[in-house]
Amino acid sequence: MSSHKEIKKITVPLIQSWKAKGEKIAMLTAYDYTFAQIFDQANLDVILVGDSAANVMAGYETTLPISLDEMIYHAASVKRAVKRALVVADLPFGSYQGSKDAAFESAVKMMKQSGVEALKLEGGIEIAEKVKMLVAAGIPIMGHLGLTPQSVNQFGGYGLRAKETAEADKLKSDALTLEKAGAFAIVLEKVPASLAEEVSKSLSIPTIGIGAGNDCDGQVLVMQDMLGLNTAFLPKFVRKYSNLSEQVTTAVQSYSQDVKDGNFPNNEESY
Ligand SMILES: Nc1nc(=O)c2c([nH]1)NC[C@@H]1CN(c3ccc(C(=O)N[C@@H](CCC(=O)O)C(=O)O)cc3)CN21
Ligand SMILES: CC(C)C(=O)C(=O)O
Ligand SMILES: [Mg+2]
Repeated sequence: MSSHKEIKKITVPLIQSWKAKGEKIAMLTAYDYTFAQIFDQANLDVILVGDSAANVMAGYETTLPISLDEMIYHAASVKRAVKRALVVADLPFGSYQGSKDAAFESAVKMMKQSGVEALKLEGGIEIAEKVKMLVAAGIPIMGHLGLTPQSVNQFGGYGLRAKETAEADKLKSDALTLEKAGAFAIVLEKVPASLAEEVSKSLSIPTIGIGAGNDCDGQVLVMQDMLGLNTAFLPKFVRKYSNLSEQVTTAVQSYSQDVKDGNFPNNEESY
């Protein structure tokens, strides 16, 4: 018996078992070793290496430009830090929408080179056969419906999705199709709370909401948004749990001032 504290690894079947018990799934994004280690030690359930890295790490306007290799770099960095949380990575735009073979190659490359435990793909019926194939290959797949940012050019913006009956009906059928294809969970992004509640009740797999109300089986936010690191992005679904941009500003200003005043380093900080 080890004298070290046992770590209960969060697995795909474990988080799936929580739905029946009403235990919610807490998910945040992370993109690097340092933050992933802190989140893991804070007992967060699931870390998503999101393609929002394109926005918050690389400064692109949309998620479209980030490459599979760039996503693998972020995912591998996160995975090296994590002992407990389930680590899921987004497959980026263009790496799976083409042929089944392309989707397989991208998914296997991400799994082999990053070590993450599951992948997230955007879309419904359009990708159902690929989801089936990847699940058959042993790769747990998380779905993503509603506001799917890789389709922003088709949507014409980041507005609320599925407010009309036709799109709501398609989303409900997409959710059931993904469940049938073997997806282990589905992210619902920026859709009416009543629709997310109905979908959540219709599925046996958990839903994870972002801007999708309080009746999903879990919630996800982008870390920069909830930590108050991102001053530009404040849609109403974000709750700010910290003000890190202000704290970082104060720290950097104090450091600069100390250097300019000759107050850093002092004798104890010197050899
Ligand atoms: N920092 C960050 N947070 C996110 O939640 C996020 C990303 N980046 N990048 C990838 C996607 C894009 N997402 C988005 C983007 C915009 C809105 C949004 O509500 N934008 C406007 C309203 C746009 C409109 O109504 O047309 C807003 O109110 O800020 C929501 C989710 C969610 N994801
Ligand atoms: C917002 C979440 C769900 C995401 O897909 C991302 O961060 O890329
Ligand atoms: Mg994403």
